[in-house]
Amino acid sequence: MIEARQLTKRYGDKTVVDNLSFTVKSGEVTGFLGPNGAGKSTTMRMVVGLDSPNAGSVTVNGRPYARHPAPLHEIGSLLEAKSVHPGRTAFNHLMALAYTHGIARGRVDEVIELAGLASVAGKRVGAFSLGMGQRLGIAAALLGDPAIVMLDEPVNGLDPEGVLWVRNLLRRLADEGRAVMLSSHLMSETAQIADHLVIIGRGRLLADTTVDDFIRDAGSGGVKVATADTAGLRSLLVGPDVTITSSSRDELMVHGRDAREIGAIAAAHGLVLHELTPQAVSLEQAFMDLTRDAVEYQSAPADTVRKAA
Ligand SMILES: Nc1ncnc2c1ncn2[C@@H]1O[C@H](COP(=O)(O)OP(=O)(O)OP(=O)(O)O)[C@@H](O)[C@H]1O
Repeated sequence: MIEARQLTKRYGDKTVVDNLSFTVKSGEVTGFLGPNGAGKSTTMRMVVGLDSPNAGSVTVNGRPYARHPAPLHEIGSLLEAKSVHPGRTAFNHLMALAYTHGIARGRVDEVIELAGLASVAGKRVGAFSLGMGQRLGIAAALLGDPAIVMLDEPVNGLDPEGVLWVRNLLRRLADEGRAVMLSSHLMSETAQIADHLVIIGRGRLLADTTVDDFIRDAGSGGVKVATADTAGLRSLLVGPDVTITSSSRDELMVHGRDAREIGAIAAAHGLVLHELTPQAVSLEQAFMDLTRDAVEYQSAPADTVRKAA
């Protein structure tokens, strides 16, 4: 378990992690989300003692990281996949780490196999692609068979097969009872892996919730209805909590009534519908809405007109 309490980190006069509290529980995958520059990496660095907080505290299995005599058995982390000696082979890199904790060679072979690196274990790490580097970082994180696994942007640079591999691996680690934390700035990707979400912006906690609750709270994306008589249908559907917008002559986007209700009203009045489609919720949109005011590096909108969905 990781427990952060009122964690605060300042660089100069800038507060990059601001009074942040959260818990990463055993048996769950916790997605740590935030836009670029939100403070995710800084927080993770404080978890493993690479940065020290100006205020607050963070513990790993009940103690600060530095107080664990053999920390690789407590928490395995992937923070910067490229921070590996480029002249070393993958095998030697893992062996060097293993020596520090008296971990047997057999375990090194195991994590090489687990990470799908068997065919390149004798190659120098400097020649590795970003994806292979990520796999090596994950292998290193698992070396000590830790109860907690913490990965900073683990799917970065991985191809779709690699993304699926990470997703399945993290699920399995959580199902084995480990606490898994992964950071990302992609909501939809994280929603496919995580159970629990900790969302930050400008170093502050914006949401601490479950994926299921986040999806439910994101609300319905509305219902798209096509009919030749949009004016007639519109007048039948209006109501106090109903919003109706129109993107074309024969289409309506309805919020506040579900597809079943709309179909029943249309049928009762003999109106022919050509389409009646509930719109999928855009998790990415809900995430951007939540973090909009906390985005560090705001880009000019590509499309200034936001769609009603
Ligand atoms: N050593 C440092 N000195 C000064 N400022 C820093 C330092 N490390 C990070 N920062 C600043 O702290 C803020 C948070 O950075 P951090 O890397 O933790 O964010 P992040 O959420 O991991 O972002 P990303 O998704 O882009 O990796 C940024 O504004 C960054 O410029």
